[in-house]
Amino acid sequence: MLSTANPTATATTAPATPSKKSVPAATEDLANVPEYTTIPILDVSVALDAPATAYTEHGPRGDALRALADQMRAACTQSGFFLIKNHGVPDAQIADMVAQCRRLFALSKPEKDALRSGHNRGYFAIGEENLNPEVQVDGGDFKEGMDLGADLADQKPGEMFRGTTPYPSDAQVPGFRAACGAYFDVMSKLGRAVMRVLAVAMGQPADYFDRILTRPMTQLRLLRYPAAPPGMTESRLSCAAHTDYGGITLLAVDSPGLQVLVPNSTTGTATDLVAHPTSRAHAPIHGGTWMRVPVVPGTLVVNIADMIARYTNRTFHSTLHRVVHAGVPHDRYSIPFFFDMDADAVVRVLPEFMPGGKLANPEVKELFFPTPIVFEQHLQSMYNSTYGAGKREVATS
Ligand SMILES: O=C(O)CCC(=O)C(=O)O
Ligand SMILES: [Fe+2]
Repeated sequence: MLSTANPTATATTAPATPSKKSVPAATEDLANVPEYTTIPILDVSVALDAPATAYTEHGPRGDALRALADQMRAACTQSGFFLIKNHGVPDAQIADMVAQCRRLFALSKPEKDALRSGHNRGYFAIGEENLNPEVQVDGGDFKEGMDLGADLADQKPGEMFRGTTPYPSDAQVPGFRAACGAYFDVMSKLGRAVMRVLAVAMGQPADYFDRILTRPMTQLRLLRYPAAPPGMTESRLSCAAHTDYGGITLLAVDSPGLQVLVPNSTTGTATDLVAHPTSRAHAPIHGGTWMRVPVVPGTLVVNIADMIARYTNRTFHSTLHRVVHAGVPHDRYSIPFFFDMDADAVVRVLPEFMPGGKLANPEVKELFFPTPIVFEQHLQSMYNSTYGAGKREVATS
């Protein structure tokens, strides 16, 4: 279902709802940080079916696409987090995926354990992933999950990160595999569309990413945060502070809980940050303020990840985020879709974002990433640190 709403891209902000408190009082009150009421909301309808050539065309569509790219650049330099509306994914399809999550996680422990793969696909239990191991020292994230990858028929021998996904049978979770497959397809298409806008926001041709999206490292993740978890402190959170690793994340949530470290523009210091070294390397330069992301019906949350921060030398933020699902008597479900580049993509700072470059943040004087990185190196090092070395092998089949 494509949206027929306003064909011109417009950015609005989320409706203001008063925050309960303006300052986090104590570590046990981490849930009550201010609400991020100014999170940009981008109408992406014009981009859904636009070919790369449309971004340079004269006329209303070209103008709307370029305006959308400008809004995305503003959002990426503000916090790296924004909401998208008129994104073409039907509300009913998202609701059905949440229902699939409920049924999946309601399986018995032995049934869920049978969905483990020994690599980075399949089921993982509460506490097995720790997204901030140096800070979150009282156990791993208070969530369980299931990772699903594309079923690639052309898997190359020895290729990393692409193991087969173990699925529950249709008798166990009716329609699960078909629903996930359909969701995967629709989110992949949306991911490509958003990456085109992002390329233009980065001052590049709209098809700039095409050459590193030949076998993108897409991963669909289903998450359940149990009801009434223990009191939250930074040493034990629902999902610890982290950045995402690749290109963009398209996130559907059923309820609040997500918080982002909105960068301070010119004050504060990086020492405010509570994160492990790799995340710190992408963290806001002047520190930040934790804020709750509002749940706005009909929108998806989008955030940009570490490789985009690298291309832009941290002018675009790969922002620290976390989940605090506390004091709530019901489960929380969320469905991130990680739309990442090819494993062998080489990522280096673009000339426009070198210190002093025409799109660079003028406050940034340092070249943070002097050497290029191959995306899979980064992915492997993040998996090693967040699952504990050896606990989750890379996939080769
Ligand atoms: O559950 C959420 O809202 C966010 C999850 C997340 O950040 C992640 O899985 O990377
Ligand atoms: Fe994340």
